Amino acid sequence: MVLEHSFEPCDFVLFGTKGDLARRKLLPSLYQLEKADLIHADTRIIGVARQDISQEEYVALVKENIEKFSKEDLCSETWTRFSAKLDYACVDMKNVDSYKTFKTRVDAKRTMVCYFATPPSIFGDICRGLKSAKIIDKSMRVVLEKPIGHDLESSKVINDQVAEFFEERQIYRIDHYLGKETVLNLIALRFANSIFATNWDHNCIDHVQISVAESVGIEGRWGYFDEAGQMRDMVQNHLLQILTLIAMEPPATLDATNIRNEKLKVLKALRPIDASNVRQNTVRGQYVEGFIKGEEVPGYLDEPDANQESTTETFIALKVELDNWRWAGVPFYLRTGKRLPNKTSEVNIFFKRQPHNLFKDSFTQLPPNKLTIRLQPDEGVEVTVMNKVPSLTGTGHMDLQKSKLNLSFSETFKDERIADAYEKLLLEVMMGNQSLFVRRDEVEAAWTWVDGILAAWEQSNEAPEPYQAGTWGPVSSIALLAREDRAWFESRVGKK
Ligand SMILES: NC(=O)C1=CN([C@@H]2O[C@H](COP(=O)(O)OP(=O)(O)OC[C@H]3O[C@@H](n4cnc5c(N)ncnc54)[C@H](OP(=O)(O)O)[C@@H]3O)[C@@H](O)[C@H]2O)C=CC1
Ligand SMILES: O=C1O[C@H](COP(=O)(O)O)[C@@H](O)[C@H](O)[C@H]1O
Repeated sequence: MVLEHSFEPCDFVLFGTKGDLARRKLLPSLYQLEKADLIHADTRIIGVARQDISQEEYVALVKENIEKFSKEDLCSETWTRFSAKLDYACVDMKNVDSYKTFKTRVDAKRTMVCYFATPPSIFGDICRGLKSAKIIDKSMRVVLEKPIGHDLESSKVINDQVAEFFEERQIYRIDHYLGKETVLNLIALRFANSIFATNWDHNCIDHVQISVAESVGIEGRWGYFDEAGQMRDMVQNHLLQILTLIAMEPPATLDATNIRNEKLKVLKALRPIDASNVRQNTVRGQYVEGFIKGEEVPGYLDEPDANQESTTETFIALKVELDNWRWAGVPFYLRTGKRLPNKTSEVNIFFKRQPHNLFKDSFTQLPPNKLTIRLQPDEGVEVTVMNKVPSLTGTGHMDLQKSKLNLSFSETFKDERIADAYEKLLLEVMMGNQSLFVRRDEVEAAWTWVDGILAAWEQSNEAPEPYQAGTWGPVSSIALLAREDRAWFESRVGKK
């Protein structure tokens, strides 16, 4: 593996080390990086939480998490190296005095990377604490978790709080979808292949579908999720980031500024959805009890801690339009939900039909070519083409068949391990490369558009439509496309 950015030792400080995200994702990802020999021998990982536990207790806790959440068995050699890097500091993150003792745990001579795996409401407290203990310097980097705020206004408050202490070049806003191999491959697919580069606009593309389906419900996170809903939890960040990578113009180079500038232009071109067009362009759903892979699951309002009155959406379908030259008249249909039949994320790009059908004997209407980008699982790229069925007949009559050119990542890259998104992003932060992180103006442009929809929903005062768990959402989502003579492509229905 070639590492372009600096690979220097750092003090990696994990605020909220005992939380769900740190335990399930961040610590196992750091361990995997160690296994791949991608953490500098002198780097230290300092977990921070409120509980007063000993160093030994912390190391034992990390080991337990890695054993529980890593996909592979613990490797004793890796663990010996990794555990030697671990340290723990008990800090009451809201209390500035608490940071004085913390200062003695970090080494001022090394780059400090602070990961805020805490609720955003305490990002400002952490910054103030670090400042009061005189720990902040120009080389420091901070990583902020999503969601940044609840709307544009609150995102500005959070960003302002952090900006008081850190420059934008020091701030790494995580959207873990940007660390997914297949999401990154969108850049390679588009800009390294002339067949796509030259056919990627309103002249050739009829419409685009982005589906991010999950079979899980809200996994014991009712309190958080009910405040957020699927719009803030998934669309404002992950789906819009995927959309920007599909729709952006070629950046001049792959550096952070050029990529982010192009993504921002897409976000600014999103046609507003407001009270005047919200009914035509959006569908909201909430799951009721049903079956996922044959197993009965409760409805959203029957989940533990649920408030029976909740009108939070767990499903969204949207028709999105971009007001720019490339995409004029090309709808992007976005769909995401909890408790759908399976976990599948994919992008389907439907090309325009041929202008004239020479094969009426075989197909009254020639199906369009389709490019499917399977983001997860079974990562890969697939092109649907029309092919002649082999036979003795000449041009008098040709039987055609829809066929697939299929690139499966697991078959093509047999010897490569597909790293978890967080592994990639943590490595990028440690190397100081901001390309895969979201800039403040992107977050704000995304919120500006999302806020319009949220306000229109609030104004309409309509409850989300119920859908049975284990189905593809409310029927209105089918109608969203059907009224334009289109249909969702459900390629992987029933796949485990
Ligand atoms: N969990 C997930 O899958 C995802 C989470 N996120 C985001 O990551 C962040 C962390 O989420 P998650 O791990 O689920 O949250 P948890 O509630 O599980 O953990 C939060 C951590 O923050 C600390 N903390 C919370 N409140 C305070 C406080 N007032 N003072 C000091 N410490 C505090 C807790 O410390 P202590 O242990 O001492 O109580 C805990 O370690 C959130 O912003 C969330 O939105 C984003 C994507 C996915
Ligand atoms: O950020 C989030 O993402 C997960 C889905 O991530 P994935 O990598 O498993 O596709 C989602 O379940 C969660 O609600 C949301 O906060």
